[in-house]
Amino acid sequence: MPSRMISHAFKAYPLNHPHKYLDLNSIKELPESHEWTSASDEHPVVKVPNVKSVPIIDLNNKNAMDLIGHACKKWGVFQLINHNICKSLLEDVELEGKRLFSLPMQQKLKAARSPDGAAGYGVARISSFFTKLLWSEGFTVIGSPLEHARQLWPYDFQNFCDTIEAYQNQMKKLAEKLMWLMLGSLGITKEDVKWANNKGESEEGCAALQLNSYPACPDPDRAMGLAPHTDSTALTILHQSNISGLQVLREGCGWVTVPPHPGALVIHVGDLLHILSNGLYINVRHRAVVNRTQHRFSLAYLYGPPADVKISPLTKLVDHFHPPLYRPITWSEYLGTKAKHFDNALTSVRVCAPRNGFVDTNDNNSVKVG
Ligand SMILES: O=C(O)CCC(=O)C(=O)O
Ligand SMILES: [Fe+2]
Repeated sequence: MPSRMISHAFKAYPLNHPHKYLDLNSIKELPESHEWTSASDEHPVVKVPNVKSVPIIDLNNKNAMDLIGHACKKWGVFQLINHNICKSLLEDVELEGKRLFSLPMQQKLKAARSPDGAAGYGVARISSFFTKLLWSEGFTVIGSPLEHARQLWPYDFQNFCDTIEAYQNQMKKLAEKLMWLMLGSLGITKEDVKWANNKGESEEGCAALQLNSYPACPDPDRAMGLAPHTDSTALTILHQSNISGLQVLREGCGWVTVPPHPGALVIHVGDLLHILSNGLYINVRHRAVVNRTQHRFSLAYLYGPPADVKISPLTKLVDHFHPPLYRPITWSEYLGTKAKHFDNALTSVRVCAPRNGFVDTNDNNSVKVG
């Protein structure tokens, strides 16, 4: 099964910090280890209506494809309504996630992610790039959740597994639909994408499910739930339930909060769609902030192409005036690159400086590499 291959992507980049498993739910004062200074981020938080809000797109709208394409170019993110994911499934998966994070720490650690693994309970992988710790905990599912669920609930794992699997199935269909709408808006059809036409299992996209928990925080203004990053996916489908915390970076403005909209899912353009679109789509930079009174939960479906096929800027989007900005790379290789270079991962696969309006908005070191 192809998704196993993304679980191997971190083998060469083990992450070892068992001392970081603090039980955030029981801490009454922000420890120095979790104190982030505001100076560590140069962008202000801007308020809607001072800046336009993230677009909300109705999947039933007959112009949905164009609206999606426009949002991907301008924002790299949009909220999706009428997506057809049933409300009770969204509620159930949230309940199961909360049930997991409310287990005692000793129990959660039974399903701890191994240092060189990708699945299981642990701190966000990106935390290794920061000196301060994040106010969050996570649980990653790749393929079947059964093995870890058995460790968490030896006699009561079935409900969790059934709910997660039902959610994965629904998300996969939605992610595929969205990817073709996003690419369709650039004039790309399945015929233009070699791996989408391969028969056999490698035509299947890969995915992981990331459950995030952000306990209420005694000093939220000085803490960080999830540090700024772009997703190493083609696209991400985020279910952020009804508690605010997600912020996206709008170039030239600052951090814009994505307010929870009833029933909406948040769609991020990830690094791989940025590569496929030859820089036309913004891989949105985002972060999660925390709050004083409420425990926030979010669930990210991380979707990408088959892990072992090389992806590169699509031929139809490349010509003499728009040379390919990135060299071919597989998702698996890209995850390794991200684990090593984090924010400079895209620069490290860039072969050509952007020109004629093709911009990598996340790149602070626009060095010509090729
Ligand atoms: O919790 C959120 O709102 C953001 C989560 C996220 O960015 C991620 O899991 O990659
Ligand atoms: Fe993310």
